[in-house]
Amino acid sequence: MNKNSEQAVLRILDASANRVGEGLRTVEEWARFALDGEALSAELKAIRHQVSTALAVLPRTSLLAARDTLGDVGTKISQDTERVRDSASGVVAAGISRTGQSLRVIEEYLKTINADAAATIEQARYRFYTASANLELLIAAQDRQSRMQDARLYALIDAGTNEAEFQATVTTLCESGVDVLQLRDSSSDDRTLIARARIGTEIARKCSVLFIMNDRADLALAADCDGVHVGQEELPGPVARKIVGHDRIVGISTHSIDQAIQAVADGADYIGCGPVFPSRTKSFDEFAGLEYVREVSAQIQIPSFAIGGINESNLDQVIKSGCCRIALTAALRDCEDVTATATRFKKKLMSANLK
Ligand SMILES: Cc1ncc(COP(=O)(O)OP(=O)(O)O)c(N)n1
Ligand SMILES: Cc1nc(C(=O)O)sc1CCOP(=O)(O)O
Ligand SMILES: [Mg+2]
Repeated sequence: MNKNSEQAVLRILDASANRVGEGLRTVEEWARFALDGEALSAELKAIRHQVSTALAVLPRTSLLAARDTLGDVGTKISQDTERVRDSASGVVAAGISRTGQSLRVIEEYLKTINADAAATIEQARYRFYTASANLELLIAAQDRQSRMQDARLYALIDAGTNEAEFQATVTTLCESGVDVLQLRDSSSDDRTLIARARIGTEIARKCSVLFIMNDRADLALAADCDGVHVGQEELPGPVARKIVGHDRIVGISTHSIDQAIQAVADGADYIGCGPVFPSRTKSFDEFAGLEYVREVSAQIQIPSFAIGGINESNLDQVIKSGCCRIALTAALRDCEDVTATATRFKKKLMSANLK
């Protein structure tokens, strides 16, 4: 290699080493301070040290001598996308991307100087891919949990008569302030259910609405839904959890305070509490009623959704019983104007001074 090329390689390595350090730190700080991810931040720190050790084969003085920040034409090139980050997870995503790219750049140019050091960087790069994937999964899991915590309005929908109708239903509900959607349909075949679950999840995700699959943990996982809802006669909570994992949500139906306490012990992320009133969607012989809603509001800490025959005329009674989260089918399915109705429900639930 001639002198000019050698200088250029050192300049690239110097700039990329700085970028990797900055990128790894950006990602590591989020793992440490936002996620309290002890193992993950330790792994990111270890990767940072592995990279520094590999780069120690380059004399620091020659890297510094090659540095010419003022003469770097790249410092004046800044994309609009680099100037604005719409969220902290956008910062992390940018840090992940910058780190991966810079590790690859170092690996390639280092091959011209020291093949062993380049091989160490390659190992660090693969290690980083695994760590950053785990980090992104942890971020997604925490985001689901916090959205479930903030959720007020939960709508149960069926698969519709065709895909276009289902898409339109999901889109309207997502745009009307519904926080969680559940695909609940016992008459459709598995192929229809999985196709609808995939479409529903995709639309809901774009609107930051959670999409839950009723009864079927296998389909929830296969369709990448946010979670699954199981009843007292279906998969036990821990089994549903085993299938969908800790990154997704598990909801459990409860009809008594003992069942609610058990659901919490079984690791439910939220519970359904009902039936509160007679329902047009499902028939019941017994009703847990408002008394049960009161018990849950007083004793259960995880998000609890009152369900069963709730409509605009009886919503106040639910709120007065201490509950600001409801799950509905008929009140949104059979109304004249879904957007107006959902908006009214949501407004009332949000203005209830309850947690
Ligand atoms: C939010 C929510 N709560 C309760 C139920 C009812 O579940 P389950 O008792 O399993 O009855 P089916 O829905 O399976 O008929 C629910 N689906 N969602
Ligand atoms: C599916 C379901 N489960 C209930 C329970 O109490 O566990 S009540 C119910 C029906 C919910 O629909 P609607 O709002 O039309 O009554
Ligand atoms: Mg069920």
